[in-house]
Amino acid sequence: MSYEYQKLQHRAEVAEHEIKVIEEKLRQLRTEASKNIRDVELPSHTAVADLPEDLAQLITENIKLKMRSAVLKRAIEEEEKSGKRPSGAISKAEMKEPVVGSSILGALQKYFELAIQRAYPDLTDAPVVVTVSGNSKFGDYQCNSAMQIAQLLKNQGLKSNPREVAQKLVSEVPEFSWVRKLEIAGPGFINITLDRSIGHRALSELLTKGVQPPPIERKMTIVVDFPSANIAKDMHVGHLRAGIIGESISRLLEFIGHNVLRIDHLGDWGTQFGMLIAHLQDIFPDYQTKSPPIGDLQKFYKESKKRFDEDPDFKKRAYECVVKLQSFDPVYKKAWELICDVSRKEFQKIYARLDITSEEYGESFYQTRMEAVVKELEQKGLLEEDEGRKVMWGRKDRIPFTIVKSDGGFTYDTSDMATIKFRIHEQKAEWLIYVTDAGQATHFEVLEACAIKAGIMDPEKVRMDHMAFGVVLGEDKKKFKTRSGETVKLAALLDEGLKRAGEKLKEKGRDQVLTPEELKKAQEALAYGCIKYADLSHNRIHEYVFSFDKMLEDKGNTAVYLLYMLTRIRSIARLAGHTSETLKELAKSTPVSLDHEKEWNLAKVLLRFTETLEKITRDLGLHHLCEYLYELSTVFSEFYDNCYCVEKDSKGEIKVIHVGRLLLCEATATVMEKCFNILGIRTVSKM
Ligand SMILES: NC(=[NH2+])NCCC[C@H](N)C(=O)O
Repeated sequence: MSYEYQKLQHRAEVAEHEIKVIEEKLRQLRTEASKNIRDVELPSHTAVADLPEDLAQLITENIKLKMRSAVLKRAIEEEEKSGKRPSGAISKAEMKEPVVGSSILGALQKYFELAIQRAYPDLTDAPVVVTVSGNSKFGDYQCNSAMQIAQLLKNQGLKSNPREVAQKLVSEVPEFSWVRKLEIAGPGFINITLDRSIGHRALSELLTKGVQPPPIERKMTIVVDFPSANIAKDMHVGHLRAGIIGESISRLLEFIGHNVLRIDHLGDWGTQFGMLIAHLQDIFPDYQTKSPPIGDLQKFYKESKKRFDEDPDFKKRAYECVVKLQSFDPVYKKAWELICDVSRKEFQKIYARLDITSEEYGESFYQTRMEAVVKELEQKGLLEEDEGRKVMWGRKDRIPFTIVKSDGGFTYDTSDMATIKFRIHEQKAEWLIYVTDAGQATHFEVLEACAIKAGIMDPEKVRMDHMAFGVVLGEDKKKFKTRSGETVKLAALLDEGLKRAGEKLKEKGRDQVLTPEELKKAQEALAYGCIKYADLSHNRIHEYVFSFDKMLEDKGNTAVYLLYMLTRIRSIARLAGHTSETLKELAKSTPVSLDHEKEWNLAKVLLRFTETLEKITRDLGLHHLCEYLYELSTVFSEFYDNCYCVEKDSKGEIKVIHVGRLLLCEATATVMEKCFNILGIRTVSKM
């Protein structure tokens, strides 16, 4: 389907998700409010008008989106029929197996879509429901469309039953060699059993060529905005989350072949710099020649804020400093740079420890562009006077953007308007991703609406996502703070992680087997890996509890467990005298072993890697990758418990090496490594 269609579908999915979240919240609120009074479950016939405004709007929006996507789908089909566009229907020659890297699920969906089109050409909105089978008794995949199609036919007054529909679909699915059989079961499920040869081919390619990304329609320029901390203010755990999430989504999009611009929208501009510069001039008068020893910028900030609030003369001077700075007076610019450098160095240290990279395009970068965009909005008649401010309404149901303050200054809103214009028109971005806490959701909704209204952004050509995340809580379920109630210093937090990871490795006796250098590597991988994994493995929109105890557990879905698993898998080949290189060579001539049920189960999960990536590009949920990684290691364990890779005699001497199985181990390790790499987590060969 076309890009537009996918986009609409994506937005409908997001809206649907939001509806669910709001409904859940509503339910919670209601149960709290009506404890023991009565059941206030929303009756199914509730009219949209009876619902709270937010929810009603989302539902309406979603209905509209779905309608638009249906219209679009029909239009595309219409065009195809009239021959104006190459037919979306796949020709026999195209019925080849999905290339390595492309998803099996995607291919099956395509084929069943075609079968439905052929069997029921008049049904335009028939759902194509193909899923992975939960139980291998029911094949490898399943198509469950028949039930819904039968219902649709019934609605149209046509007689039919699901089994009949299933029969018809099966007869219309073109034959393809990599599906061994299609079986109808129960009320009308179609169980799909793959031919294992697809596993042989795909895995041997994986072993010889490495993990391949899913094919993309076209390479896009994508801006990912993160971690975007603020000068002279504490970098808090929210920025840590932004950094972790932004880094990971950037890696994923780079891997699948897009041109990703990682951008740090550093908060380095604004009126607060006036007071900081004025204070600097007083405290370190010779700052122009000697580097001022501002040790603690927080303290410095507080001091200058106090003076700003209490001393009118100082306040006046601070304002003058802002004016000078914004007109790029070199003396003031130098002072500003010195101040920025103090924060920047601190931030950089944290990013370096966590392998987070993004290029600085601070708010200051947009000063002249802000002036220009204000003029543009003014000329287009989009600014409204409001008590001396100039505001712009993006959406009637949200607060407006403040584009010019009453003192003539610009705001966060102004800077984002200039920024979005720069990104779309100069950087040629087709997809904008903003990684910040969910508290800024309104800001980005209004930004999108304003950009569309101003003709800066065409929503048909540019996709915009606010990749929002929930707050970090302490183990007491309250906002994450130190015992004395202050913001947690990130450097101290990372140090604590290192210490705890070190203890964990000692507890496991690793200090006895690893060299000091190996131990240090393992400690860092573990410490930073567990912090990242705990963050990424939760649905980002939810709040999550920061707990070193939990993240360092060696069972369950944790980085510790998974990193150990990877080193264990690697050690299997090592003990058999093999390396990645020798196995790669062997993969050219030896097939992966897939006869045992557990071998095949493992292979199927390996083949689903691409599906997972595709899913993430739709909803930006990196937790899918963590779930996948965990599932992979679970099926690996089952395989390993049931299938010998290396057999030894009673003296412990190697008797048989099952190379086909070692290849499966190698494929698993390769895919796991790729997952870790995308998650931004370092792996180690020994741990
Ligand atoms: N283009 C943007 N608004 N990016 C996000 C900036 C985040 C902001 N500096 C903050 O700390 O909350």
